[in-house]
Amino acid sequence: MVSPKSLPETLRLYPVAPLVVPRECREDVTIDGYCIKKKSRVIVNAWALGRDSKVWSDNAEEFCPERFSNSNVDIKGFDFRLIPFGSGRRGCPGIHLGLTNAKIVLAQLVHCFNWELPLGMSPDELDMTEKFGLTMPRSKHLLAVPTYRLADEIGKQ
Ligand code: HEM
Repeated sequence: MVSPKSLPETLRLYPVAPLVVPRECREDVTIDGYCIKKKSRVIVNAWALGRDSKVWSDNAEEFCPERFSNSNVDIKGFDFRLIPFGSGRRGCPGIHLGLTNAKIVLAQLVHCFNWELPLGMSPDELDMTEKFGLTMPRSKHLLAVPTYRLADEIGKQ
């Protein structure tokens, strides 16, 4: 079942860019006891933030869209617990185009086709391991079998 909360939950567990663009520190600063020198490069790990059990509780590794019900955490860079589009002046300028595209493509795929996993495989058996890099694709391709469902609808008319 696709719920409106599936999108933030997907981007929490599988941010497209696991590490946001490095930032350079403009002055010496101490944060949480860590001294960061002027000119140091800081890399923020959005993937690790999304799986921190101190933030997301003990079920941080589970896909659970309901965690965003009654929550004001958003994905637009205003809440540092979830930053799949980065944050601040160098945050992603393509956020709205990216989100709109993702929704349109998913909606078309679900609207036009019925989807099944091959050989009676159950969704629990899917290997969701990621491959790390600049972006974070699945390490194994998703194999799913589409059948065109609109043909049935047209036939009924
Ligand atoms: C779901 C889709 C997308 C995701 C998850 C995404 C994610 C990101 C992230 C994490 C950053 C780094 C932000 C930071 O360091 O604070 C970024 C930067 C950027 N993104 Fe996206 N992006 C997406 C779509 C797009 C699209 C559609 C465009 C353009 C049409 C775009 C253009 C850019 C540009 C130009 C930057 C660099 C901004 C800068 O350094 O000032 N992105 N994006």
